[in-house]
Amino acid sequence: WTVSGHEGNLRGVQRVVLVLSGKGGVGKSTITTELALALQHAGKKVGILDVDLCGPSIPRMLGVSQQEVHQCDSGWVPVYADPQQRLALMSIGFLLDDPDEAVVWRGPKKTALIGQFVRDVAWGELDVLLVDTPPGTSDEHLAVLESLRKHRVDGAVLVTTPQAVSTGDVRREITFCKKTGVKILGIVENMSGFVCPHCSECSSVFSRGGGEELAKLTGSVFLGSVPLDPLLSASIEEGQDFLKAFPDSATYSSLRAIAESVLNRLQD
Ligand SMILES: Nc1ncnc2c1ncn2[C@@H]1O[C@H](COP(=O)(O)OP(=O)(O)OP(=O)(O)O)[C@@H](O)[C@H]1O
Ligand code: SF4
Repeated sequence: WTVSGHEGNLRGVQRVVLVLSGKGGVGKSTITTELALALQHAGKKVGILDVDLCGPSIPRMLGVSQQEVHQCDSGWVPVYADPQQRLALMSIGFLLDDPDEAVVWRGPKKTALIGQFVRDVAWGELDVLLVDTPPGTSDEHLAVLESLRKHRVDGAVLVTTPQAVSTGDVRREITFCKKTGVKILGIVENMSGFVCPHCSECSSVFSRGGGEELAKLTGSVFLGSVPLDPLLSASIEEGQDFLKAFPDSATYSSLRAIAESVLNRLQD
């Protein structure tokens, strides 16, 4: 694309938070989406920058995948997921003609594109900008960091599942943050137990508590756990706001508590 945004596009953004995961499929994009909604429900103005080149799923999760992005003098105008314009989204998925296109790009092309993309969005005023990164720690992460650093990166939220904790993927993520000087806001354990769709009871399918243990071991903060909840996956599939639809669920309470902890950590 041809837009060249202004370096000042992030000036009105109070806090920038990266969402990282050691490997794919642990629910990083789901947690990013729900965290953004929970922050919005808590009265914050939130943005999501979806730089997951090979699987930009957030437009679908927020039910806005059919929307088109427009340009203004200072860059791309984000898409708003709500009529009050308190949840803004910019996804690399909006700019790719073919979603499979990016898979075959070489590293330097991806890096250049991400750098430009990060600078090119006219966010306006935001309390928090969440950046959904690809899984792992790649050149793309360094490109994101480099482009954001001119502004500031306030921290990272690490998403893991109980099984992934034992594979060492999260530890690599922790090392990445330490090496690049990004503050770890904390660890979220996703798919921690299964909520029965019939009786709402939460049972442990895999071992639980690994995220908390890992947080202790690495001196990180444990932000909370989110169960595997069929109502959450259905909401995500349909692009519905889970928090609005199920305010009495245990998953709702977990997500709101995690958002609260993230806000507290951002004030530390
Ligand atoms: N807590 C949860 N309860 C129910 N379903 C979930 C939960 N977390 C994630 N899922 C489902 O798991 C699938 C994978 O989630 P998601 O796309 O968020 O993973 P990801 O880590 O972002 O993957 P990738 O980085 O590879 O794109 C989705 O279908 C999502 O709906
Ligand atoms: S979790 Fe147990 S009690 Fe609940 S519906 Fe399933 S089998 Fe029945």
